[in-house]
Amino acid sequence: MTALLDVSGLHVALGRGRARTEILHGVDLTVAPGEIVGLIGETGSGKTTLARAVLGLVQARGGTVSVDGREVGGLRGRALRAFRRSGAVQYVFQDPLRSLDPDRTVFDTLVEGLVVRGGPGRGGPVRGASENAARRGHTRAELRDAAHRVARLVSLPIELLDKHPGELSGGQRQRVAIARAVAVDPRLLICDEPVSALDASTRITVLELLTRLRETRDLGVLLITHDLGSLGGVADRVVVLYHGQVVETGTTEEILLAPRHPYTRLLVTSVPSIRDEQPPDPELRRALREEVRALAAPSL
Ligand SMILES: Nc1ncnc2c1ncn2[C@@H]1O[C@H](COP(=O)(O)OP(=O)(O)OP(=O)(O)O)[C@@H](O)[C@H]1O
Repeated sequence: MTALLDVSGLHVALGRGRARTEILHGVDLTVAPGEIVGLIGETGSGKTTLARAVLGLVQARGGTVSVDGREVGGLRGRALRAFRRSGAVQYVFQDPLRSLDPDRTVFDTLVEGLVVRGGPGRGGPVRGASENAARRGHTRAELRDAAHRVARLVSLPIELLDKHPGELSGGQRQRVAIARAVAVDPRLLICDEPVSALDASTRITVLELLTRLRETRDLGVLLITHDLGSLGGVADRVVVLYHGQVVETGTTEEILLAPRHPYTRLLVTSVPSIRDEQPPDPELRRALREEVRALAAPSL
């Protein structure tokens, strides 16, 4: 299957002058349409930097990033803005409270992508964000229909459309963030720790929502997490990033049941659902930690 996201030999360096450091050392990664790929790695391993490179927010020093067959790594200026405005790649943050505008209603948040992109509407009496939308060719009725459609898609009660983010629960806010992202009909969704701030049952419903969206919309999803356990039953494949390098990749089953790299093996010993009733063997964990510690950071 043709990759929707194709990252090949990606090198990214950040910082200025002598403090400039290479963060990603030749990363390869693909996501196919309708596929959920888990990207796992410890803090500082470069997961967010990779996501930012896909969005064109940081420049690559080498390698390529293409979305839907189009090279985006080299886009600049107007071409980059047009790519961002197209909404082909959407980003869902860990903390929806920080990514949602506290002064905007859920309704205005859900239609903001349509407002930015404009449309073929017929004009009509509108207010708030939708006034801008009318100027860009959407009627209020069109926006209301769009907001209702996308709210239904993420099982968000319609009564919540008039509320502000501060009046919602964490799970409801994350649904709003996902709904806002899918409202512009993206091809690829990058979710950066989307459930780490949520309780266990809300986590499951948000992860089920992602699974449903990829099935109904053929959406590709890159799911960034520290928590290997949350990928079981959700991700088709897992890519393990360690010190800016992909050290292991495989189906989720392969990674959970037969991890090869010491860092992946250490992660697997921390997943409660796949170990038996016994607590993890402390000797095994200590040995794996030593092995991981002994791995020098990759040479630059
Ligand atoms: N603007 C920047 N300038 C210099 N170094 C940076 C910059 N942004 C990030 N880094 C460094 O790049 C490395 C990777 O950061 P990144 O945020 O990609 O990691 P991460 O895997 O997403 O971590 P976490 O799981 O904690 O979010 C870190 O060592 C970080 O300090």
